[in-house]
Amino acid sequence: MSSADIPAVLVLEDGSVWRGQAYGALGTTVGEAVFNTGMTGYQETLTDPSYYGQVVVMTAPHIGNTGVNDEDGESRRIWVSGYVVRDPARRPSNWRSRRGLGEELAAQEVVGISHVDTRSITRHLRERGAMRVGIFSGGQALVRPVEELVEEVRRSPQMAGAQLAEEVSTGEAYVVPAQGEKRFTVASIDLGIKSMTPHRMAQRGIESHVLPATASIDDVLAVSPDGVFLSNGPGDPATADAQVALVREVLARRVPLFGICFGNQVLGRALGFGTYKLGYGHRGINQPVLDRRTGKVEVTAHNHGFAVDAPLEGSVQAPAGAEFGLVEVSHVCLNDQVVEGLNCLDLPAFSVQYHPEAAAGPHDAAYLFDRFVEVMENGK
Ligand SMILES: NC(=O)CC[C@H](N)C(=O)O
Repeated sequence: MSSADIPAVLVLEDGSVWRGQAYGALGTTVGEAVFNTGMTGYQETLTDPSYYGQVVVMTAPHIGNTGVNDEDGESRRIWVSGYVVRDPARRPSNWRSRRGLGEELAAQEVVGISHVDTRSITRHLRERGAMRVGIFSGGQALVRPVEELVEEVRRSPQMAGAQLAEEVSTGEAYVVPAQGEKRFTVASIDLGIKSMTPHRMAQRGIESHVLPATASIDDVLAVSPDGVFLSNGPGDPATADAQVALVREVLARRVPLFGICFGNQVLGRALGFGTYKLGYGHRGINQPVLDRRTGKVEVTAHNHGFAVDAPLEGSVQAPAGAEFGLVEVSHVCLNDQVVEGLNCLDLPAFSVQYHPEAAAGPHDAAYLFDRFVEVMENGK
């Protein structure tokens, strides 16, 4: 059955309402409403585990044009809690397309809504901040009073304080082999890892041992790593106490460490900085970031709602203690001066808040994987 022409309603926790058509699965879903401004890359977005617990509003009006293929998934399933689009493709067209996006959402039981003005929802969230949302489709969109739907949204969990990395992480360790000659072994902590990341490492001769989010320092040392990688992931970094403790153990042993996104926040916390929730976050594939060490501007892919609270100017003593040495903010977002990278001056550790793996997104930041290789080479 096609969900077109079946009514659906989107309700924000502040009581605002958008009426549209059901898209994907029919039913009810709640989550944190966030907007993504990318015009492409919807398949990578949907399958990025960092979006777990979030209802993603695609700002750009035409979504689904190139269908869904068998290559671009960043994990084995869709993780978003709900999906909001304006004008879904009626007929996908691409040589790799295997099925339509609406069909895929329905098959994976993801409730969505279409034919709502996603640019006006984006402006609303930009002005008022990310907030909880519900999508209600089918007959209930017509008969249930809006006040009741708003109440249901207000009873749903908040993103602040949500501990989600363990829920999306692999249960079992697995290995992604190096392509060509193996040069390094890396323990990759899966906090919600995207498959492109071990792939980018594999291209550089790195064999990745992907370990569950609950890995202990003994699990990490058991693979005799040349380096440790901390992945992206969903939820509030303030809840990641176990991973913060693990990172301190890694730093104490001076094992080279590289973190992305949630990994940047975990490294920041391990060094003693706080994290905080941004008003509406950064999600898209064209965010300008300044590399303060080189003065170069990169256009980068982002997906974060939290950030590290560290001083922008100069290098500072890590608040966690003298043993962590000096730290500098290496990268800054030019739109809002949010911290986008950390660099330890006395330890072989660095991280970025954005996505050098570029899935989807521009490849400007690929040099960070080369920097990880260099740091491991120096450590050998
Ligand atoms: N992509 C990520 O790793 C996101 C990290 C964290 N959940 C945030 O929203 O900031």
